[in-house]
Amino acid sequence: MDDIARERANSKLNTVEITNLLFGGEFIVQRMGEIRGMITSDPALQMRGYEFLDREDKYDRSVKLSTYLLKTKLSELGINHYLEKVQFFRESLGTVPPFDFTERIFYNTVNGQGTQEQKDKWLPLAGSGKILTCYAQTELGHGTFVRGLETTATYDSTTQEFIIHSPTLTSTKWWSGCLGIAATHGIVVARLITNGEDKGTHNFIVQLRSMENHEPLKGVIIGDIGPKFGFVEKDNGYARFDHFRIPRDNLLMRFARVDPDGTYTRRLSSKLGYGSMVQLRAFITFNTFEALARGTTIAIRYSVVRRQTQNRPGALETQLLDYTNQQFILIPLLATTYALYFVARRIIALLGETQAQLEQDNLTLLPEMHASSAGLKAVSTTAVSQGIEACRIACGGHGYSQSSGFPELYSNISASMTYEGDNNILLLQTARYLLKMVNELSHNPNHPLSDNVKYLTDNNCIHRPYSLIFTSSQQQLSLYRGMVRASVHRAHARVLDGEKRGLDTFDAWNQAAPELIQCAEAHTYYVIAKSFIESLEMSGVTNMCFENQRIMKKLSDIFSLHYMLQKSGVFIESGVIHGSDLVELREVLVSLFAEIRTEAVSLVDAFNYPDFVLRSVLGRKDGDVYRAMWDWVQDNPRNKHPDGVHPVYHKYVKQLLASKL
Ligand SMILES: CCCCC/C=C\C/C=C\C/C=C\C/C=C\C/C=C/C(=O)SCCNC(=O)CCNC(=O)[C@H](O)C(C)(C)COP(=O)(O)OP(=O)(O)OC[C@H]1O[C@@H](n2cnc3c(N)ncnc32)[C@H](O)[C@@H]1OP(=O)(O)O
Ligand SMILES: Cc1cc2nc3c(=O)[nH]c(=O)nc-3n(C[C@H](O)[C@H](O)[C@H](O)COP(=O)(O)OP(=O)(O)OC[C@H]3O[C@@H](n4cnc5c(N)ncnc54)[C@H](O)[C@@H]3O)c2cc1C
Repeated sequence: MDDIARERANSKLNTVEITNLLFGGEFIVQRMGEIRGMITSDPALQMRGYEFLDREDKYDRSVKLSTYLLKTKLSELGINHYLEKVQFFRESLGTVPPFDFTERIFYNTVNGQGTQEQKDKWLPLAGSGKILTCYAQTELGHGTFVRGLETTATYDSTTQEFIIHSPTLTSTKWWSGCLGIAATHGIVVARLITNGEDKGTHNFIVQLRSMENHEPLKGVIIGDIGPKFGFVEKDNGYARFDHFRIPRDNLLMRFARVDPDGTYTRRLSSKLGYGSMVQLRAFITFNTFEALARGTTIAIRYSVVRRQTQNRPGALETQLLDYTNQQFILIPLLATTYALYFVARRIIALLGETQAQLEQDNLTLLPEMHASSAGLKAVSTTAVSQGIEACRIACGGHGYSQSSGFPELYSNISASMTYEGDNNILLLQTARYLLKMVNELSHNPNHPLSDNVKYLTDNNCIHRPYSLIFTSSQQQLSLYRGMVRASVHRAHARVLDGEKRGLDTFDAWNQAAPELIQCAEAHTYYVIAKSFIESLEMSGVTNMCFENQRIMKKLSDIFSLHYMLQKSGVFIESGVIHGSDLVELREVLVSLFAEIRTEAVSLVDAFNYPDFVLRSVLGRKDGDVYRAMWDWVQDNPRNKHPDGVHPVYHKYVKQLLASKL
């Protein structure tokens, strides 16, 4: 039996049960499998040789296939459900679709910010691909500071139109995906000016290109911003507007409207205009689960196939995963993947509750939703970007080849630390919420608190437990509560200290940024650890077999304890553990890693990525990695010159070699 088969044979887990839990049940998993069958049986959708294409050829291929899917294939196969379409689209293209995410941002923005009339008009067009869309908020000069955007939308009551204009170079829209080449329409975020008054940024639907010949409309200048760190083929673009007119009812008017005479009214909060960012941040957390699931699948499968160094005479070389250093890297990442899955479910559920409240004009959950989604987006994208890079390094030299799948996976996910809000900025938003709670409590000790910040009034968690049991979930949560509570108070004290020293509000806040970011990160890790622990009690988990439940608990322990070890300084500074406890903490982790070691392959198998989706020679399900690497390099055009001689020889090298020294 080969190594990977033996790993599976030795596993006691019921992998199918875990897959069903992760993807919403047996029926959905079966349907996912059917869709995968449809993709693999279509010769037009094969990815072979893809990595050797250049940017233009990759873009051409992805647009060609997307058009084929949208116009022919999906309807032919009866794939109408949105999530099935998304799966088919992503898995068949094998790369970032040319029209998908950003189109969805347009769709969600109209859905969240538009009136019923506007939804009736625009959603069927955007949802069917009859118009191709983008979300153009960021400008050359401003991304983070949304209130500083410069594009103007000035209302002209004589024609009942808005005039969209880019008054400066820095007001040029920049970065929007799909804007560079494909989009016919976009959400353009611009300052609304009516009756001479600037009402701040609002969302407008702007047609960018002709529906007849796709030329940019007069008054719109559009282009592609060029190759990037990742998202190689994506047409992130720029746009400038020269007094470009759009109808009045292209302002999304659910929460803010302009009447024909120019009268402006706003309902509820100005922050509702930021709704699509909040929504996407929640979904990005789920996306990070998927990305790390891919990374750990590749690295863990490879780590049982790859043997390196004969450590005992006559014995086989050791499997990489038997090295404790390899376990210290990969097993916490495996635990993090599961942790992110559970917390993503929760934040998406909270999003649903917030949206349902909003239907009743109730904004109670909005501050918590904003703070939690911002923190989770920041923590999850940073953890996963760093985690995927760690997986790549754990695969040695072969991890660096495009054939491993890591370069594309890493370069794309690393962008998520920036898009939808730079991660430091988002953590500062979470910190702002936490400090606001501390201030509220100082005025009213009975101020209502959401479950996730109840630690602020919990006096039981502030000391080290007399008898410390690291594997007790309740103790883990108590240690986290004490640590986060102390971190939040430290950040608060630092801001107050600045104010006492005569600093103005900005300087007092700015000099406290390291503490603020630290407390927001700590709070978010607490939220993730808590959600993992609480999820162990939910029916999806408690219905699983004993062994699956046992291993889920171990993964939850690893997630909580590994962060505790990494940030032990903060836990010690907060007084909830002592430096002398770290020896035991490390020992507990090492023994947990040993337990997970034997189940690691099954735990990644449960993510259910077939080879054609994973696109990694190292992560192959059958473990036949060296054969796959050999086959992959045979597709390299550089190796296809019949005489084995590359044309550069005849162009340059021949002369060099012929020249006398
Ligand atoms: C079902 C379909 C799903 C489809 C999607 C599926 C999967 C998605 C997965 C992956 C996506 C993959 C690829 C996508 C690729 C790229 C897309 C990228 C798009 C973009 O990047 S769009 C541009 C995004 N830009 C930003 O995020 C900008 C960041 N800046 C900001 O958010 C804000 O300006 C700021 C930094 C938060 C500051 O705002 P400001 O107005 O200055 O506010 P403050 O003064 O700091 O605070 C005032 C007050 O307001 C509260 N606040 C702030 N923001 C919000 C908010 N969003 N919601 C609610 N409340 C908010 C803040 O808390 C303060 O409250 P106080 O009570 O304290 O006063
Ligand atoms: C792949 C990709 C796709 C994108 N897609 C889109 C899209 O479809 N539509 C769209 O509109 N935008 C898009 N963007 C833009 C993205 O949303 C912005 O780049 C992002 O919001 C960060 O803004 P910025 O670039 O202005 O960074 P900056 O704000 O210039 O940040 C630079 C650095 O300064 C720090 N900083 C900035 N302000 C502060 C502050 N107030 N306090 C403390 N530190 C600060 C940040 O932490 C960061 O480290 C995309 C970006 C990428 C990379």
